[in-house]
Amino acid sequence: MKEDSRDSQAALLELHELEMRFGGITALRGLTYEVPANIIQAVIGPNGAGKTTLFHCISGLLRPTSGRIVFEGREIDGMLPNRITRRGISRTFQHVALFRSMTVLENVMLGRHPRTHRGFLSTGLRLPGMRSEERRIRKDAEEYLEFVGLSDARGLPAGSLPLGKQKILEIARALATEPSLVLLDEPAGGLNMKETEELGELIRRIRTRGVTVLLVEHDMNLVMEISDRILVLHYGQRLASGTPDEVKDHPAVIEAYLGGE
Ligand SMILES: Nc1ncnc2c1ncn2[C@@H]1O[C@H](COP(=O)(O)OP(=O)(O)OP(=O)(O)O)[C@@H](O)[C@H]1O
Repeated sequence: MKEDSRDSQAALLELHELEMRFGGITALRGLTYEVPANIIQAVIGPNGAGKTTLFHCISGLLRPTSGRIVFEGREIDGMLPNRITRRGISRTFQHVALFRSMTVLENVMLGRHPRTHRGFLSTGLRLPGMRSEERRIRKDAEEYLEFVGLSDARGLPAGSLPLGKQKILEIARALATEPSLVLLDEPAGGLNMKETEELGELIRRIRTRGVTVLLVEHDMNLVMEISDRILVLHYGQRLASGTPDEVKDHPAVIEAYLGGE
């Protein structure tokens, strides 16, 4: 399989002194970090370390209190989520957020055109040129379903799928926006061992396609197995970072996970 040819060392995402405060709680504390293109970058840390807050800031759901987020050389902090998606960042959520009564295929088609196509799928409204546009979107969506291995379920209501497959569907929908960075928030949560293994394979194939993956995950076996780099957060700060081997033997990480808990 072809490896992407982009310079794997160029920073795709830069966090500069990122700070997020909720009243008296500081969820991110002056976080500075760079994510190179074309890697699987995990973000781990004990509960409340700031991982989801970081994802919310990067995806535009939260405006950081201070600091900067630079993506492909441009500042994106404070941009609305839709604009950030158009710039090339998409995400999944800790708790799946699908249109449960719509089909699997329709959910991915919405990812392809998040703003415009919910209306015409549900009302049947057709404007000139829409039929060929819809055909193109449908074809693209089918390719994404094939990529994630959900083609057989394309006509089923999304809500009828088992949780593991709903999580994969969310990933397909995120990929359908053609991101260069995808944020996966606890994709293995609630999955059994076999589903987790398949998820790991899928995440690797996503990277092979040239999409950088930012992964928040509590399943340490999965994180250690597939990540190129790991950032460890603790109280909103960088505690350690490096390869899985570097991080797992880091005394501060061991202390954070086992010592003070
Ligand atoms: N909307 C909010 N209002 C107030 N405090 C918040 C809010 N969101 C997060 N926090 C606080 O910010 C801190 C970081 O929370 P966050 O959810 O980002 O941690 P996390 O590392 O994702 O935790 P977990 O692993 O449990 O999901 C916590 O102390 C949390 O209580």
